[in-house]
Amino acid sequence: MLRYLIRRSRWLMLAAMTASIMAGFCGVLLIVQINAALTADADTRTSIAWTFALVAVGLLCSRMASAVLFERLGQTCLAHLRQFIVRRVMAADLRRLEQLGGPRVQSALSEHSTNVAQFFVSLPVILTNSVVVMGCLLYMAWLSWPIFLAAMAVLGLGSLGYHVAHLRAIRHLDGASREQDRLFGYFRSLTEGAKELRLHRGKREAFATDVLGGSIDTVRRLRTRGMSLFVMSNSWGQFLIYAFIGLVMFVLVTDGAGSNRVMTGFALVFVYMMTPLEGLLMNIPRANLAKVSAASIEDITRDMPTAEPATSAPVERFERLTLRGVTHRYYHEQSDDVFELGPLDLEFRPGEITFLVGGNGSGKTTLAKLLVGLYPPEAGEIGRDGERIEACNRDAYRQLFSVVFSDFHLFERLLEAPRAELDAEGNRLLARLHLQHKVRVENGAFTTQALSQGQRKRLALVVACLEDRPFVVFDEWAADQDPVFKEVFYREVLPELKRMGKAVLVISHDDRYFHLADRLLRLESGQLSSTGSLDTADEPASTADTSR
Ligand SMILES: Nc1ncnc2c1ncn2[C@@H]1O[C@H](COP(=O)(O)OP(=O)(O)OP(=O)(O)O)[C@@H](O)[C@H]1O
Repeated sequence: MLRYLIRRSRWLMLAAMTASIMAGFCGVLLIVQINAALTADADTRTSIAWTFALVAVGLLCSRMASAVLFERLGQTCLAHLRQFIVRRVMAADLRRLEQLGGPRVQSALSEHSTNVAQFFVSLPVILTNSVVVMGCLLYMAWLSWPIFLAAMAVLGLGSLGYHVAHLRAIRHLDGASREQDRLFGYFRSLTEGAKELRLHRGKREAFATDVLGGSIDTVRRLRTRGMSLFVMSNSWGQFLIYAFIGLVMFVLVTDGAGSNRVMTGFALVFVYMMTPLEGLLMNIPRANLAKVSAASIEDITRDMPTAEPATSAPVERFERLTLRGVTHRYYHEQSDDVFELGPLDLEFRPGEITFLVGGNGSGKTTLAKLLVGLYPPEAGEIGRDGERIEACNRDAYRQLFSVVFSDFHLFERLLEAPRAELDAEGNRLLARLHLQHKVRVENGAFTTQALSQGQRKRLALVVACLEDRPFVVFDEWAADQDPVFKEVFYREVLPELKRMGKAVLVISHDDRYFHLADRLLRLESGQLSSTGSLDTADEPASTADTSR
C-alpha cells in the first residue's frame, strides 16, 4: 500500500526526499563549521563565517522545502488513498461489502487513511534526522576511528533492543486496529440507536459501559501497550547515547596530541545529535502505526477489483428475462448453517405485474438481488433475450432495473444531472403522491428529506419513476403506507406502470391486493412453492413457466 502511494507520487516524493537529505547534509556541515571556527585562528575564521552563513541559508531553504513538499505529499496521498478505497468499494461485489460491513470501510476511509498520510509527515523528520545522525557518525569516524567503532557497537545494541520491542508493539497495534473497526460500528449504533438507548436505561448503561466502554478501553489498552513499548525502546536508545557519551569522554578519549579538538568535536556532535536522534526515535513509531493501518486497508480492499469491469453500453429494454437453475447461499458462521435459495426457474416479460410473497426470511429480498444482478448466481444462469449475463455485462444488465429496497437510500441528487424537465416531472409526481406541500424538486434535488418514513418511501418511488427503467422492483414498498396510499399504490401506480409496458415485481405481504397481480410467486425457505397466474397460484413449482 505504502509502495503503491509512493509510486503514484514518485516525483514529488523524490523532490521532498532530496530536500530532506539536503537539510540533513547542511545540518552536519554546520556543525563541522562551528567546530572548525572554535579551534581556528582569526584569518580563517572570516572565510568560515561566509561558508557558515551559506550553509545556514541552505539549511533554512531545504528544511522549508522538505516540510512543505512532504505536507503536500501527505495530503495528496490521503486524497489518492481515499479515492483508491472509494473506487474499490464501488466496484466490489455487494456480497463482499455486506460481509465486510460499513464500519470497517468507514474506519479505512477515516482513521487508517489519516494514519497512512501521517507517514509522509513523519518521513522528512526520519530522513533529515537519519542524514544528520549518519553525517555526525562519519564526522566522528574522521575525528577518531576507535570511537566511531564504539558508536557503531552502541547503535547495533540499540537497534537490537528496538527490533525486539518493535515486534511486540506491532502485535498490540494490530489488535487495536481490529478492535477499532468494531468501535466504528458501535459509534454508528450511538446515533442510529439513539431512540432505543434513551428509552431503556438498562440497555443504555450496558451499551455505554460494556459494549462501547469496553471497546474504547480495549483500543486504549492495546494502543497504550504498543506505543509504550516504542517509548520504552526510545528511552533505551537515549540511555545508550548517554552511556556512549560517558564512555567516550571518560574512557576512550585519552590525553594526548589533538585530544582537545577531538573532545570539543565530540561534545559538539553529541549535543547537536541528541535532538535529531530523539526526533528519529519519536517518528519511527508513527511510521510503524502507518504500516499497520496500510496493512488494514490492504486487507479490506484485497479481494476487491481495482475498477469496475469494462462493460458494454447500458441495456435499455428486454423482451424476456430468464433465471435457469439459479441459486444463492448464505453461510452463517456462528450457527454453522446455510440458507439456500433455489434452484429457481423463472421468466419475466414486459407489461407483467408479478407479486412475490412468503414469510419473513423466506428469501424474497435475496431473489430480488439475484434478479437485478446485485448477486451473481452461484449456480445456474440469468439471461436477457437469449444473452447470458456474466461479469462483463452484469453492470449493463443492472441498468434495466429501478428498485426501491425496504432499506432504501435517498441520495441528495435525484439523478446524475439536473435538468428542467426533471424538476417539472418530479414535482408532478410529488403532487400525485400528496407531497407537494412538504417537498419540491429544485435543481435536480429534493428541497428536504426531513419527512416521515412513509413519506420518504414515496420520495424513493418518485426517484424510481423518474429513472424510467423497463423493470421496477418494490421490496415491501407499501408496508409503511397508510390505507389510502396502499390503495393508490396497488390500484393506480402499479397498473400505470403496467400500461407503460414495464415489468413490475412487487414483494408484498398485503394479501388484500394479491388478486391484482398477473402472477403470484410464493417462496418458502428459499424454495418456490407455487408460481403462475393467479388462478394457477397453487400449482407446484415444477409447473412454473408452463403456466404462461
Ligand atoms: N446479508 C446477509 N448475510 C447473511 N445471511 C443473510 C443476509 N441476508 C439474508 N440472509 C439470510 O437469508 C434469509 C433470507 O433473507 P431475505 O432477506 O431474502 O428474506 P425475506 O424473505 O426478504 O425476509 P423479510 O420478509 O423479512 O424481508 C434469511 O433468513 C437470512 O438467514
